[in-house]
Amino acid sequence: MYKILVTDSINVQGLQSLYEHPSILVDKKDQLSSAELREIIGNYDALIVRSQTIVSKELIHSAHRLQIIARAGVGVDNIDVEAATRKGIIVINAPGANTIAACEHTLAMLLSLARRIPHAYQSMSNGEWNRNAFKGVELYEKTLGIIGMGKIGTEVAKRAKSFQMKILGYDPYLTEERAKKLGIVKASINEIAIQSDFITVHTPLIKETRNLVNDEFLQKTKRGVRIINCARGGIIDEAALIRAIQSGHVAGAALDVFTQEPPTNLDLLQHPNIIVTPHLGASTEEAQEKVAKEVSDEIINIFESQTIRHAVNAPQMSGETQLKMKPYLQLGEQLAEIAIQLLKKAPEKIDIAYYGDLVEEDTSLLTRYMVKGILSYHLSDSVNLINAIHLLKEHGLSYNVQRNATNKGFANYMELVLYKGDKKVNIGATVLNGYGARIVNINNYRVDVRPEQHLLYIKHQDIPGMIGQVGSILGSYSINIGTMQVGRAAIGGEAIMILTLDKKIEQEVTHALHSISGLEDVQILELSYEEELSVEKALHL
Ligand SMILES: NC(=O)c1ccc[n+]([C@@H]2O[C@H](COP(=O)([O-])OP(=O)(O)OC[C@H]3O[C@@H](n4cnc5c(N)ncnc54)[C@H](O)[C@@H]3O)[C@@H](O)[C@H]2O)c1
Ligand SMILES: O=C(O)CC[C@@H](O)C(=O)O
Repeated sequence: MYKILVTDSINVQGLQSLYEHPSILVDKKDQLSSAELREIIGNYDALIVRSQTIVSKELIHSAHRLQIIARAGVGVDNIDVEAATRKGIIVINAPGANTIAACEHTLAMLLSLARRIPHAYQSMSNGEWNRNAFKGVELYEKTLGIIGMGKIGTEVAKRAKSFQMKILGYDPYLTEERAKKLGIVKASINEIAIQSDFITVHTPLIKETRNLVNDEFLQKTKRGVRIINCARGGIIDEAALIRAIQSGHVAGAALDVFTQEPPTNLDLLQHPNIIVTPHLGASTEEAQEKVAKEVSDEIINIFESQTIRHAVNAPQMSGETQLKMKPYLQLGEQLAEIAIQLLKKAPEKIDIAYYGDLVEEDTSLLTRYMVKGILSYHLSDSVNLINAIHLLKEHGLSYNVQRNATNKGFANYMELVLYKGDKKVNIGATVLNGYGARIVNINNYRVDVRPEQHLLYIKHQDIPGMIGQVGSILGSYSINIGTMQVGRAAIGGEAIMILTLDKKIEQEVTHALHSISGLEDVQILELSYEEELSVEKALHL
């Protein structure tokens, strides 16, 4: 039975698929203090939060069986994603499910700011009838600057165009072509500051966007500009904004989000030219049901080992790419397992190279498989596909990936080279059309080995009788040989033997093999092996 803890106010309708699932138990607990949450989190396999619960490093530390942290919404800034990644916990969100809600809220703020609707309402509810005090401005033929042309920024642009506004968009990923298609002007952040009558921000809160709208930016803006933030508190420097409004340079601001929530800064909350809402961007019935449903379905998918669609800390791949990459993934991990078992020590340097058809593909997940294969030799179960890259960095290691369109004699080819001091291990593999995965190169010896769970690697002198002696010793221990491959550099020189065996062999067998004259090295190679690897499971723990 999987146990899921739901904190914050999450739409119950949207959680229905979890409630109805026979193997899932849902506990809904609102208003838990962080100490209470820390005390119980160890009992749960998944946690669903909105933006109120702070999923801190300390909480994650106590989350001994947690596999998934789900954010019923977009921004994950209330979750310590790095700590989760390090622990191998999948962090998922629901991107897109509240885009329309946040976009419509931005337009409501835009219109409210232009026509001073909240002020007029407040005045009338105080019993006044003051038709002169609330003269507004029109949107028609005004310039709207949008910083962040992602999902919400794009929807805002489409709707603002219907007011016949001129739209300037700034986003590092906005191309001329997309801007043209949307009927907007691709602009720099400076051009947005200088030319806009209204400015709205729709970026995530990250290092680059913290205080993006600051004193320096505001000084460049037109006198009378109006500013909206329905994205994240902290993108606008609140103190700089208050200064610019108090000086009369900025005519008004509409804020749904704040540096600290709930905000306490009265200069901000009570200024007549600032309108505020309590982080309501996503608060529509439709969006709340959609975000809850989206993360619920995703959790079920993950528990049932199906595709992860929205993991914040795992590579995203289309279904088509997943299907194409499926045959390579287990091979990548096995390649790494062979390499690290032959190296025996933690590598100092890791080189990965992809050749032929693989150059065309998204190999990020395959690389993760290799890194996991390398690390699991020393870190065993504590490494998974979520934390593999993170753990590698934590151990002060990195990897180089080269992509080479030449085919190395195979339509697709992957190579892993591990270095430690003056020792180097080099393994190459391919997926043969119709025949499946093959290890085809071990330390520059050409071989043709179908990777199976139990392998034996032998380095020896190329002398007569070697194969027979190895076979009879294994036979004396009742070990059946599945396949045997021999590769040699030159007749009578050094050679290697790779055997696939039907069962795990014990160290005493290798001691017996060492008695053969001319045998230089014996190494048991244990590989992870699944009859039918599921890519979906790939991203699972
Ligand atoms: N108020 C709410 O309740 C509410 C609801 C939903 C989303 N949000 C917030 O709205 C924001 C946008 O959400 P989204 O779904 O559109 O995200 P998104 O990921 O689709 O778009 C964000 C865009 O910001 C761009 N960007 C990143 N750094 C930038 C920079 N330095 N300058 C300019 N652009 C930059 C990215 O390239 C991306 O296109 C997020 O912060 C999200 O958390 C708030
Ligand atoms: O849960 C909420 O209402 C906040 C939603 C919003 O800020 C988000 O990032 O999705």
